[in-house]
Amino acid sequence: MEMRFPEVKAPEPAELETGRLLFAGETTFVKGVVAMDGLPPADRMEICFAGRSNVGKSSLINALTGRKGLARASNTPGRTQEINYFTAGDIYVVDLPGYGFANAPVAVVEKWQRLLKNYLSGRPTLRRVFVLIDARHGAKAVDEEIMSLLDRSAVTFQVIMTKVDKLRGDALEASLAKTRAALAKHPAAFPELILTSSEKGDGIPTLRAIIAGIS
Ligand SMILES: Nc1nc2c(ncn2[C@@H]2O[C@H](COP(=O)(O)OP(=O)(O)OP(=O)(O)O)[C@@H](O)[C@H]2O)c(=O)[nH]1
Ligand SMILES: [Mg+2]
Repeated sequence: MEMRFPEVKAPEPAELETGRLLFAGETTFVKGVVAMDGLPPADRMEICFAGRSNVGKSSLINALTGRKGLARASNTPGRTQEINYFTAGDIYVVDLPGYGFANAPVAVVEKWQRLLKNYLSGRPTLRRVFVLIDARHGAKAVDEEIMSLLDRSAVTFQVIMTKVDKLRGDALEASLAKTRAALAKHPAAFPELILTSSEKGDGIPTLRAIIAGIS
């Protein structure tokens, strides 16, 4: 993937190694948070994964850490209903509930969507939000809404295309072009897309290196 779509500069061997080391150590689950006052102390850098329900946030954390069952992934949209904190080395890696749709009562969904927005706009140690977009579907209105929230909050974000294994050649290029065009409107966005497949492992070493390079 990195070879065919060189918009993210291929990490140097030393950067790949730093990324590998960050996730090679013990990654542990810290806690699931259901309200802003339950967040752990903001005492270290953190990054998070946001995106529509079912886009592959939890699967990506499992791929990064090489531990299949660490973050609960599932075919049922709305699987992750709390802000889940993990440690990797000296940083927090945060798995978020999805937005968009879910198999849960409206009141419950509204509660966690509010929490999600408060978290995304008000966490001082949040250094970068990775917004995941399904390569097959491109950016939807709800993604635009979240990206605009991040613009307003001046929180830097970078888009990760997920499930690239499900698309090929032309279809993938078309989806990428559409997503790049959508990103151009967002001042808080990194212009470069990161292409990943948690299933096949594409882009995972690159993403580890990118995360390790944030400081
Ligand atoms: N083919 C393919 N399937 C994937 C990939 N990543 C995730 N999936 C599948 O997509 C489904 C949803 O994955 P999750 O990781 O649970 O998605 P999520 O974004 O955490 O979902 P919520 O917690 O409900 O918001 C699961 O069935 C995964 O197996 C990928 O790279 N390729
Ligand atoms: Mg999840």
